[in-house]
Amino acid sequence: MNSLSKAAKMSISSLASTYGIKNVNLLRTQGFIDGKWVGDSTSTFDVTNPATDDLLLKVSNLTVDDAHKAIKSSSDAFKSFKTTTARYRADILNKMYHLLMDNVDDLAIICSLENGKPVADSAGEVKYAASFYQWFGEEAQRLTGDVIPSNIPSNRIITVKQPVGVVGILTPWNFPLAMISRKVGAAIATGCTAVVKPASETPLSALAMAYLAHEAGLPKGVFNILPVDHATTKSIGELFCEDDTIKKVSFTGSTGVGSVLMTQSAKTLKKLSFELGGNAPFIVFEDADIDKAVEGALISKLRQSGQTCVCANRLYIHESIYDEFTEKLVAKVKKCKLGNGLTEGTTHGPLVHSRAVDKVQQHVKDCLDKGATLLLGGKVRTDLGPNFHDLTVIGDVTQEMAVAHEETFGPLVPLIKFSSEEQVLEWANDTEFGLAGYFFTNNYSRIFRLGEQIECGMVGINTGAISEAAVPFGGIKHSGFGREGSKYGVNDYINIKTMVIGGL
Ligand SMILES: NC(=O)c1ccc[n+]([C@@H]2O[C@H](COP(=O)([O-])OP(=O)(O)OC[C@H]3O[C@@H](n4cnc5c(N)ncnc54)[C@H](O)[C@@H]3O)[C@@H](O)[C@H]2O)c1
Ligand SMILES: O=CCCC(=O)O
Repeated sequence: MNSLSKAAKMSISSLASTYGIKNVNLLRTQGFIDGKWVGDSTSTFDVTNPATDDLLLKVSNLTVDDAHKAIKSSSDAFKSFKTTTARYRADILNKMYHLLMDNVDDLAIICSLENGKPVADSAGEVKYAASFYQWFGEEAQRLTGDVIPSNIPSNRIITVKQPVGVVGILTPWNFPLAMISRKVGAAIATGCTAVVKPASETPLSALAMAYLAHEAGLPKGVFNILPVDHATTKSIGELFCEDDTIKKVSFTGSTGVGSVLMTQSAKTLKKLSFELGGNAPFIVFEDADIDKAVEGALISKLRQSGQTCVCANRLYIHESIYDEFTEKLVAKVKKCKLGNGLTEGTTHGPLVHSRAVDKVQQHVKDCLDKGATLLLGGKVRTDLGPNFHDLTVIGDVTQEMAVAHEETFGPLVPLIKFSSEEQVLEWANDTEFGLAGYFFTNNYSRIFRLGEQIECGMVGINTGAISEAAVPFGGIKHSGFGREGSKYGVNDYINIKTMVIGGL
């Protein structure tokens, strides 16, 4: 085990005292392999605060060689972990739930520092992350098989659910705690072991969680964390897909990277689950409760400044209520406060990096060049920091503009008028993506009609907030496959084995 240099220890204690992080053990700058903190200060990468671009900590940049060690450790651990009882795994998951809840404030500060989101949102994320450990602790005890009647009188058919083995997990920066716990919770529940590569922007939250997993008594090798820089990321992705010891890869991120990972997995015929990009339609019908729809739009479109895979991307408003909805929405957005996530009163933080700001600007420009009307915002806000963009509302957007077809992943609210259910359904489904969709109506036949016809994995009806541990989370079309959370979330981590007993 490499111990920390004096300089690294000093940077940790200075960060903790600057931001009031009480449990300094949560701040880690090394990777976690085989139950040990590994990596030294000779090869590191910078973790910065997107609100300021200030350096937070230098984190060890692990190597492909380290990844091989993590896979070996995970494979060794699997031999005994797969034989543990559901009760044992449930107890550990329950301890992880309580440890996350006991450390909400510190984890929220760490998350806001590296991700930029307002600290209240980060605290919400910590609780959301913890809820997956709680949920999967409960699911662990319900992995029951079947006894199936055979058509051969002397035979009996029995199925058992067995863990798939070592799992490779690749997670994004927008939910640095919850995306890991939604996957790792299911892995632990089923008796799998995991090697996790967190996003290079947000390794600190992941490392804090590894520390808590260790505290919860998770055996060595069950949960390994590999922090790596952007340049090394591709090789780790390749290794996860091409190494036969890894039996499953779970990825949350862009559709482009998902497609690369799928190609790389062809030779090993890897079990995959992908949660990818979206282009969620948000429809408000003439019979909707407009105030509730405005509230829903604010949550769904601007949660985490628009950087959520289930964020509404294009808002379709019935022509008869368009003016009222627009006026109320603009008034609500004006009350939001853009700023540093750690400043009191901030409701919306920066974007993750300058490329994300550029993407919002491209969509704003495309809308305005093609004749849309700027109703609020529209500008890059360098006065607030390097990665800020105004919360922006644009009216008179049409289906011909880029934002109707590409995910912005930022704080742009484009408003498109429609006149009939048939027309808006066609527009809503005119996309290769199918993660989330939303609509507001008080017509009960429409709820079922549209709920069934809209092409996406998850539909919010009269609500803009759909996420919780009980929800089967995932998409269709180019938004990926597999379901996370819910009673289905364990399915991708198990193999069903059939035993046919004859001669009875
Ligand atoms: N579904 C989601 O929750 C989610 C989250 C973040 C981003 N996204 C999508 O991604 C777009 C932009 O975000 P981004 O550029 O950070 O996404 P991205 O796909 O480039 O990155 C997401 C994660 O994948 C990793 N990654 C990147 N290239 C990889 C490779 N070759 N092999 C293995 N892992 C790799 C990154 O390190 C990161 O951890 C958004 O428009 C959105 O569609 C989706
Ligand atoms: O951005 C991806 C996941 C967001 C959520 O779980 O609500």
